[in-house]
Amino acid sequence: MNVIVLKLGGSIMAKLPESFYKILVELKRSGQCEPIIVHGGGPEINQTLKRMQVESTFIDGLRVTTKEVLNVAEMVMSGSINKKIVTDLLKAGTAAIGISGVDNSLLQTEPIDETGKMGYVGKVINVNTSLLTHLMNHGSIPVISPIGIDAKGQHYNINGDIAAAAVASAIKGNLVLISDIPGVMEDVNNESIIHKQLTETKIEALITAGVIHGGMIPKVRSALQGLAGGVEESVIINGLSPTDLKRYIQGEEVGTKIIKEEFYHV
Ligand SMILES: Nc1ncnc2c1ncn2[C@@H]1O[C@H](COP(=O)(O)OP(=O)(O)O)[C@@H](O)[C@H]1O
Ligand SMILES: CC(=O)N[C@@H](CCC(=O)OP(=O)(O)O)C(=O)O
Repeated sequence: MNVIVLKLGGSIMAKLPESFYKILVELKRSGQCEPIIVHGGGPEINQTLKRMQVESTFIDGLRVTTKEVLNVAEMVMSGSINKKIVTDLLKAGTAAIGISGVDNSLLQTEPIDETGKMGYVGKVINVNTSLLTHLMNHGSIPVISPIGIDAKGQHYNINGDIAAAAVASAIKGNLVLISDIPGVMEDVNNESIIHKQLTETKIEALITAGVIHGGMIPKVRSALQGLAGGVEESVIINGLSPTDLKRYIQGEEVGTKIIKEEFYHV
């Protein structure tokens, strides 16, 4: 199975054209890929928190998660966003099943930070891939909300990119991070210079220089984590241009590929 784990960024969800899901379903139907979707939801969580007048802060692109913030993140992502994506996939003509990392302990989680400064932010320590394989064998696209669970039953907020990298590593699929930008840019205000390939050394230099910041930090670090975990290829592509996904699956060069140092060529 040529599994691809697609992370749909919160930034893109409301703007994704209908054709995106149609193209995805066509790629699945023709056997070109077996998709698993992991989604985010940052902007929608922000809106709900704002309505509730709850403050939230970020450290290196990760949301500091109190109990109250966790409840909102779970409600927004495992509730409305997850079911909206399932509905869009059903409308595009495929079976799809929405779950969160809590269901059947899909994403077994621990706190990401021992000091407690991040609150209920989780990192994935194990993925129950048998559930995913079962769903795919029955023709369904699994749609995963990045809320995890620990051995005591505590839930955690996991950044969607981190959850997607963990799933891709566990299932040995390719990792495709779909966002609202054409790739990693040298200047966020200028789409004309895209880094076509990035390695760990280059990524850390771009983070230090402030070129990669905010939500792009967990994205590129997750891509690296995926490679370290056995993912063959990690790529960041643009959801606003739905044919980019098809072009990528068909082997064209799109977006930013995150690769191991030994594969870097100028
Ligand atoms: N060097 C960079 N190239 C492209 N985007 C960047 C860069 N540095 C920071 N960003 C920001 O990262 C954002 C993508 O991260 P995020 O908002 O978390 O996306 P998503 O919701 O898709 O996960 C972009 O919209 C952009 O504002
Ligand atoms: C811990 C943490 O930061 N969780 C993220 C989960 C959503 C997410 O990852 O959304 P994007 O796809 O929009 O980035 C959050 O609370 O915003």
